[in-house]
Formats: sequence, structure tokens, C-alpha cells
Amino acid sequence: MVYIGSRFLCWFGNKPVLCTDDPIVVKEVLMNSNGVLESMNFNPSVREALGRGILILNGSDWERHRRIVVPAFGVDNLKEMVSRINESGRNVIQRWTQKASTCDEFELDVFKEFKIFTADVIGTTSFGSDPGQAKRVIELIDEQIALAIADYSFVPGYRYLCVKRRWHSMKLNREIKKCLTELVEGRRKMATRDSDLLGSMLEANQKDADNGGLSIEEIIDECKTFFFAGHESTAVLLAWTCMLLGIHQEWQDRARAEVFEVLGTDRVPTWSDVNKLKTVGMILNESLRLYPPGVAIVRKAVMDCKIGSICIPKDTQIFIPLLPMNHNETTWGEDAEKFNPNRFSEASEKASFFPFGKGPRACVGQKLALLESKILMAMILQNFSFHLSKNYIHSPVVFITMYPQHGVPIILHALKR
Ligand code: HEM
Repeated sequence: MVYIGSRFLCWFGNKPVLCTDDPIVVKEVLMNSNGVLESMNFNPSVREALGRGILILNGSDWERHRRIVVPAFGVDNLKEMVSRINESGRNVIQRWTQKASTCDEFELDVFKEFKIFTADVIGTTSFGSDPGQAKRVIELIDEQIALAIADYSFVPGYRYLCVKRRWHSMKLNREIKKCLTELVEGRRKMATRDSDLLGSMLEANQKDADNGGLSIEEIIDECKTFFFAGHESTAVLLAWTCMLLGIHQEWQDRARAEVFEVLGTDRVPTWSDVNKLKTVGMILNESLRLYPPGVAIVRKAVMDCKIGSICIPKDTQIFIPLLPMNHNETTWGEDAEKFNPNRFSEASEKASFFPFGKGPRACVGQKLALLESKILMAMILQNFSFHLSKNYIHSPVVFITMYPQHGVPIILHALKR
């Protein structure tokens, strides 16, 4: 990677972009809360699919949504999600164990498998109290977001040319709305609260009714946003982690020893077990450093402003490049390019490491993403050993997330009991 300085200006078409990793400017940008900087402009197709979700909103609308959404990811709710995540993890292990029953070892693209797992987790943690509906709604949202991504283009107006796709997307939108409206209406009639994200949002919404609260449409848009923001990003984290552990066998062995110490050979993790999986946590952090699913954070100045010592004209985008910052030798030392989870052995926060963002717009799903990743990695290590297949082609590409373009083929071997 070539380092070209801590601050420079470039152009995306006719839009000026200030790219900076200057720690003072980065901190001021991320912590800014006076409304002069807004979140990046999403592509119109994605905006249309996500509606008025927190990822897209700014200003007082964003504040109103964030107030309702954040409590849904609180510790008490996450604790209740552990059994649902365990269930999704068990499905993965059962599928793989079945494959292993007919041969000594087998090859699998784990990136595909992890996308199934994370969709399952978002489905059950969002609407888990209605498993039948959860599956249907997630399938519909998945299809609609895939259509929006297919329309993703830098050519203005391109999406209007794809008439069939637009028509189909509108049809899906109606169906998603119908399913979720029935779900929400059903919940409202019940006396007890459901321990999933939808139930928590409805509860927070009721408490916040005096401040405006959210409409059913807005709650539906949040459910879609969770899927968009949390599905692929977490699958990508798991895929890069397996790739790294498939190469670095010594770390795989260390992590497995820890899993056996905490869980034995057959127990599934509880909330307190998850907190004891320190080595697995260090490995996930090192994976997020080397291969951050989100490679940059972008803001836009909505008026002329001054950040640090820099005067920023209205409409300038500010680009914080997480990927090169995570590989910077001045910050991380001469071995910055090497996989070394030991650099996360101290619990202290690393000032220039924020794969989930920082400040008022930091990722709301950070704890959920790490919880589900730790649980699944622990289950895999407990049941299988693995190495990277010779068919693996190293080709990280960026399209919304930084993902392995040709997947991550792994050779898995079931551990003898
Ligand atoms: C490894 C997995 C994940 C990574 C690396 C990740 C990373 C990020 C990053 C970098 C941001 C932008 C912060 C900013 O603009 O300052 C963000 C925002 C967000 N993430 Fe995540 N995320 C992950 C998983 C999740 C999950 C599981 C969910 C929900 C279920 C989620 C929901 C969101 C939402 C709603 C926002 C927007 C917050 C706002 O604008 O107020 N993310 N995430």
C-alpha cells in the first residue's frame, strides 16, 4: 500500500472530496454533532429500497429514529438474543456435520455459508417471536435489496431504464409492508413485550410517543436497514476471519484451546461465556483491522465550516479512509501488514481503530455483530479444524463492503469426539 500523506483533495466526478487521516480532523469529523456535517448520500436505488431508515436520515429525523433504535441493541436485549443466535449457529454446524459424515474432509465456500447464517440471525433477532413470518419477511427484504444493488450505477437516471426491476421492487415493497404491518398490528394487541428487535423498538416507540415516535412505515424501514447494514458486513467479517485462521494454524489452535477451556467439547455459549472468549475477540479485531468490511466513512458539509484548522466549503465530502489507516506503520508498527492478534491483547481502546465508526453516528449493531461472530467462530472451532483451500484466490473488492470476490473456500475436517 502506498501512503500519499495525511490530507489531500480529489474529485469524484464534479464533487470535491477531502481525504484525511489526520487524527485531530478525523476525531472532530466523527464527533461532530452541530449539524454542519451529514452522513454520506446513498445511491438513489438503495435510498428507495431503505426508505426513511436511520442510515439515510439526517438532522432531527435521524435523532428521533436513533432514540428508538439504540435501546433495541441494549445489553439486556442482546443477552436474550444469545439463544436465538445459538440456534442459527447450530443449523450451520448440523449442515456441516452432515457433510462430514460421508467423507474425512470437505471443501466449502464459507462466505456463502456465513451469508445464510447472518440472514438467519437478523431474521430471528428482528422478528424471532414469529419464526414463520421472520423467514418470509427476510426473504422479501433480501430480494428487494439485491434488486437495489443490481440498479447501483454511477450513471444518473440508470435505474429508470430498468423498468422490470423497478416494477418488481415496488411489488416486493408492497408485500413487505403488508407482512410487517400484520406483524406490528398483531404485536400491538398483545399484552406482553416480545424480546426481539421489533418488540424492543415498539416498546421504545410507545415510551417516546410524546416526542413524536415512529410511524409503522418508519419502523418497517428500520427493519430493512438492519438487514442491509448488518447482514453482509458481518458475513464478510466471518469470512475474512476464517481465511486468516485457515492460514495461521497456530492462532486457530490457540483459539480452539480457549473455546475448549470455556465451553468444553459440547456446550453452546451463554452470555457470560462469550465475554470469556478473549483470544477469539482479539482475532476478530485483527481481522477487522486488516480487512475492515466498511473501508471508509464519508460525511458531507452542508454549509461552509471549519474543522480543525481546515476551512471546508459547503458540499465538500470528507472521506476518512479506514483501510489505509489500519495498515499505517506509524500507528501499528513495522509489522502492520502482518496478522498479529496480540496487538489487541490489552483491553484498552486503540485511538485510531474504529471499524464500526465512532461518535454520534457509530454503528448501532456493533455489539450484535461481535456477539454473533464470537458465537459462530466458537462453535466452528469446537467442532472442526480447517485450512485454506488451494482453490482460494485472494481478491478483496469493494462494493458497499470489502468482500472476497471469489469467496473463501476452506477445507473442513470434523473433530473426533
Ligand atoms: C462487522 C459488522 C459491521 C460493521 C463492520 C459495521 C460498520 C459500520 C460503520 C463503519 C458504520 C458507519 C458509522 C459512521 O458513519 O460513522 C455503521 C453504521 C450503522 N450500522 Fe453497522 N456495522 C456492522 C454490523 C451491523 C449490524 C449487525 C447492524 C444491525 C443489525 C448494523 C447497523 C448499523 C446502522 C443502523 C448504522 C447507522 C447508524 C447511524 O447512522 O446512526 N451494523 N456500521
